[in-house]
Amino acid sequence: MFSFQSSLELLVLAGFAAVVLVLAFRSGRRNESALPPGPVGHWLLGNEIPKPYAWRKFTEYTKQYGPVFSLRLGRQVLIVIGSYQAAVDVMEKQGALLADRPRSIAAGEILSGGKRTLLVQQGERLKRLRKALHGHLQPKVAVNYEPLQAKAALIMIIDILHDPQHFQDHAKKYAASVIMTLTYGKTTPTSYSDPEVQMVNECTRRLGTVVKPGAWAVDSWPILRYVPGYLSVLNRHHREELALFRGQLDNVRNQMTAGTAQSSFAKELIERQVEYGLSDDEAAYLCGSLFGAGSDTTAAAIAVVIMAAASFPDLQANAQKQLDMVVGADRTPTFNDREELPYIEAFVLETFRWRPISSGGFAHRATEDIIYNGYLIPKGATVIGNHWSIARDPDVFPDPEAFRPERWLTPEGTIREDLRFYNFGFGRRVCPGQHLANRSLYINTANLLWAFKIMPDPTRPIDTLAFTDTANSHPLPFQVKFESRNPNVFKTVKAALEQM
Ligand code: HEM
Repeated sequence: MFSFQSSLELLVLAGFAAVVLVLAFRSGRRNESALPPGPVGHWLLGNEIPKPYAWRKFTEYTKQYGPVFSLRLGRQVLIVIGSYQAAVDVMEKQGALLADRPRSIAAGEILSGGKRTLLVQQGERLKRLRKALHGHLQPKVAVNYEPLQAKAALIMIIDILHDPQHFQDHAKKYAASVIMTLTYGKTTPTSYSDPEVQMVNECTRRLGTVVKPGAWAVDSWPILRYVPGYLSVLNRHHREELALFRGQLDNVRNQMTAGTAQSSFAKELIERQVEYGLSDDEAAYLCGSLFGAGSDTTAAAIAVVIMAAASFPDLQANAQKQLDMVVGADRTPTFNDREELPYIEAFVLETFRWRPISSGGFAHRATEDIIYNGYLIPKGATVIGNHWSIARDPDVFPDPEAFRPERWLTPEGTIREDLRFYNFGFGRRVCPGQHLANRSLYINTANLLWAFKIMPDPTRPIDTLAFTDTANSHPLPFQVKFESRNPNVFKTVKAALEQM
C-alpha cells in the first residue's frame, strides 16, 4: 500500500527525472541548427531508422537533403554520408577523427562482451586487435593463402557440377573452408552442415540483426539496460558464443600440445599471445569473429557475381572472351593469370558497386567536431558512409543502376587507377580482410566464368533486389542454370586439383 510519504518521494523522483530529461534533450539540441539538413523527427524521440533497407531510403534522403544529412535518434546525432566526394572528404580525409565506433551496448558490450573487433571503440584494445589482424591479413601475408583459395575455388566448381541447384551453399562452403583453414588450421574441407559452422553462422546471423542501427532501443536510451530481463537474450547469446570461441581455440592448444597443430592464425596468436598483449578471451574472440566478418561476406559477394553473370549475358561473354584468350580450355585459371585478366577484375569491382555487401556501411564515431561545407558534424555523432548511395553517385558512376564492368577500365583495357569504390569501408577502420577477400573474388569469378555459361532459369526470374535486410546483406535464394563451357571441364578441374 502507498503511504503519503512514498507518493511524495515518487513525485519528487518523477520531477527530477523530467528535469534531467529536458536538460539532456536541450543540451543535445544546442547545436542542432548547425547540423547538416535532414528529415524532421519527433520533438523528443527524434527520427526513426526507416525499415526495411534503410540504405535505400537514405539514398532518397541524399537526393532530397544533400550529400551529407543528419538524423536524430533520441539524443544521438546520426550523420549519413551519401555522395562519393563527401565520402572522400569526410570518411577518408578526416579518418583520424572517425576511427572510433559509437558505443554499442546491445551488439558490442552485451552480445560481444566488448571484444569483437568490428565494434571495439578506439583505444588500446583496438590497437592490439588490429595489430594482430594486420600481421595475418596484410598483402604480403595474404599472398600465402592463394594456394588454399585456388584449391577451394576448384572444389566449388566440382560441387556445382555435382549439385548445381545449391550453388549458394557451395559459395558458403568455399568461404567457410578458407576461413576455418587459415584461422584454425583445419585440414578437411569444411562442410556447411558441420555443427560448428552452423553455430558460428548462427552467431553471425544474430550479430547481423542486433548491429543494425535502431535495432535495440538501449543504444539510444542506455538506461534501458537496467530494466530487468530486457537484455537476457543478448546475455545468453554472449555466453554461447564465448563458449564456442573458447572451445575452438582450446582445440588448437590441445593440438599444439600433441604436436599435431597445423600453422594457423590461432596457433600464431597463442604462440605470440604475450607479445600481442592479448587475454585468452580476446584471442578467442579475435579468431571466432574472423569467421563472422569474413565468411558470410565473401560467400555473399560470390553469389552476387553469379547473379550478375546470369543477369547480364553479354558482359559475361566479354569476360569469357578474355578467359579464352589468356587461359584457353586446356587448363583452369590461376592467380598467375590475374594481371592479364583485367575484365575479370572489372567484373568483380562492378559487382561490389552494383550490390555492395555492407550496403548501409558501418557506424563510425566523430571524436572531434568536423566542419563540412559549413555544416557541423559534432563530436560524439555517429557517422555512416552509406555504401549503397555512394555507389550510386551519378557524378562518379554515370548511369549508376546499369551494370557496366567497362566503367572500371581504361580505353586500353587496363584497370583504371583513378576510380575506386569503398566496398571495404573507410579510413582507419577499413576492412583488414580486404586483400584476402579480393583474392577470393578474383579466383572464383575466373573459375566460374571459365567453367560455365551461367544463365537465368526462365521459370524463376531473378529479382536482383531481393537481399537480406542485415548489416551484411546477401542475396536471398535464387536460381540459375550452369552449362559447362566445354565437355572436359570436370576432367580439367580434377587434373588441376591433383596437381595441388
Ligand atoms: C567481400 C568480403 C568483405 C566485405 C564486403 C567486407 C566489408 C567490411 C566493411 C565494410 C567493414 C567495416 C569498415 C568500416 O567500418 O568502415 C569491415 C570490417 C571488418 N572486416 Fe571485412 N569485409 C569482407 C571480408 C572480410 C574478410 C575475408 C575478413 C577476415 C578474414 C574481414 C574482417 C573484417 C574485420 C575484422 C573488420 C573489423 C575492422 C574494424 O572494425 O576495425 N572482412 N569489412
